[in-house]
Amino acid sequence: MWSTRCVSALELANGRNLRMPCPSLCQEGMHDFSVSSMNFAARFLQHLAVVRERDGQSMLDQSRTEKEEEEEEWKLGLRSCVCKVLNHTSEGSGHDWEALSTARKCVETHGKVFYFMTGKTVRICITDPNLIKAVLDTNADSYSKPSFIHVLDILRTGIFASSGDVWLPQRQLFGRSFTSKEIKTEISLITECTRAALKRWLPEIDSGSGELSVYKRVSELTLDVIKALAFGMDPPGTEDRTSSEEAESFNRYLLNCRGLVFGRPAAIPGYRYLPTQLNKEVLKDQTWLTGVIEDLIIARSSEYVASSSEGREHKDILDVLLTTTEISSQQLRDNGLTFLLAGHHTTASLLSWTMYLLALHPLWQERARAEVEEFCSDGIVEWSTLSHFKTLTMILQETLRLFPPIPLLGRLCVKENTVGPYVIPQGVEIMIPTAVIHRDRELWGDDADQFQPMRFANGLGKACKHILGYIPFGSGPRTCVGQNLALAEARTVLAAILPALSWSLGPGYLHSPDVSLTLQPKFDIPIIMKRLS
Ligand code: HEM
Repeated sequence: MWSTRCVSALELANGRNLRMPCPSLCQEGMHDFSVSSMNFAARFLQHLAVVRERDGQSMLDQSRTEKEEEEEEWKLGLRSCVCKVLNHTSEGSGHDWEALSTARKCVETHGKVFYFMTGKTVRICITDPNLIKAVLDTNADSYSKPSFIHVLDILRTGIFASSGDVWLPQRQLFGRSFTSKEIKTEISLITECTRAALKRWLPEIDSGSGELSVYKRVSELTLDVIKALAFGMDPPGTEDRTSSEEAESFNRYLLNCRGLVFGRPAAIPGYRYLPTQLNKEVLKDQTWLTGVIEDLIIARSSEYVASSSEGREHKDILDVLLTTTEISSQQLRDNGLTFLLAGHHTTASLLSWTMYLLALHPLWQERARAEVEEFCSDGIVEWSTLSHFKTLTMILQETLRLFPPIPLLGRLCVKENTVGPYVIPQGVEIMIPTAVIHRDRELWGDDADQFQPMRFANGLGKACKHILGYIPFGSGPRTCVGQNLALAEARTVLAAILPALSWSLGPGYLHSPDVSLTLQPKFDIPIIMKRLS
């Protein structure tokens, strides 16, 4: 069993040595772990092995002592920062959830910088905004994406999961997509997809209790939107098939991959290559989703043969992918899946949690509806209308704070560098728990856990004490390329829904935010909808 106790006093002394209390069973106090010659993690593990052998404990077969039991508890606690979910009702929870509470407890107990281990990987958790700036921004060249992202095989060489020289040309290629000019032309497509979705939802709303599983329905909608915007597909009509199969497959795939990274299989070397049920399911979804993107690519390629792409008025992501010579065919496919996934899963999370919060806060729901009706009385949302939606924008910003769709950012240190007082050795992973930082009372005040959209009334700068205390879209060179689209889409979708429906939380709701790549409601969000028009 590997030791995984958190240690608060992470001291990196004299530039080259990592000095800290030994988290193993040895009671010898502080140790120096030289990082000059060897990978830090390997060195660290070597030390653990020596200590255990000396104490007569084989690394493979140990009878667990009370202390080890305690350490195992910690391990579970730390895993839960990432993936464990205990269900409890929303009553009295103040929007908090178990995994978040555990992560916050770690920070309270061990400080804003502490380390832990998952299997052989040493991970340093950082919640100090000044240090976050160094990792994500100032020293960005010294970091790549973390090892766990590579379990998402379908994204492997694409812009989200790649690093360094593979990533840079892709960033230059896609950095020009989703500018205001481009999004302007896309608002009507988003409205069209939302209206079709509303029509599909109505029979469900009209029957029985009027309950709708919001996360499921919104995920289908955001997939329809990204397929229309980035891949040129027609918005689905009322009777058409929806994107539910793709949405379910993506969801299952991400949850299964999470199991491979943070679940028990993570501790078994070579687990990925065993013919287990989990691996088979991952492979099945991977193959099926790859088929989806390949069909889209083939359909567009045949359009190119029929007519030149030059004549196309608006170049979408698929055009960019197919007309560039700078990327390989695997990158073409991986980026197709990256945009399909990143373009819908995150926005579905944002919209679902926004609808949840508006269900809990009917006065804010009313204010948002009144604003939409004031600036959009004819029901037509345009790019110019969006800037009038001040209340809606504050509500979305507050939702992104309380329920950041990507609640954990990770980096792998590829070059030793200095972050504040610490020297970070190569090979160590950095974890930045956005959800914890967004609720830090030192940064946000005593009401950090409360839904208070007014905190954003005077802009982001005034809402938080540190600009890096609010990072729903990340920061630095790897910041989200789709953030303008995401915010425009969320406002447009809500502007179409608010005048048509009012809603409250269904009685069966279980508060269960669950982290895969994104933060999603494990048991969906049952919402009771009432028609307004
Ligand atoms: C509410 C919605 C969204 C949120 C909260 C969000 C959040 C993020 C975050 C935090 C990152 C940085 C990850 C890191 O630093 O490790 C990121 C990157 C990225 N996002 Fe988003 N995102 C959203 C919507 C979108 C949309 C709509 C698209 C595309 C249509 C998109 C495409 C991407 C891509 C391609 C990257 C990788 C950029 C790079 O590494 O250079 N995202 N997103």
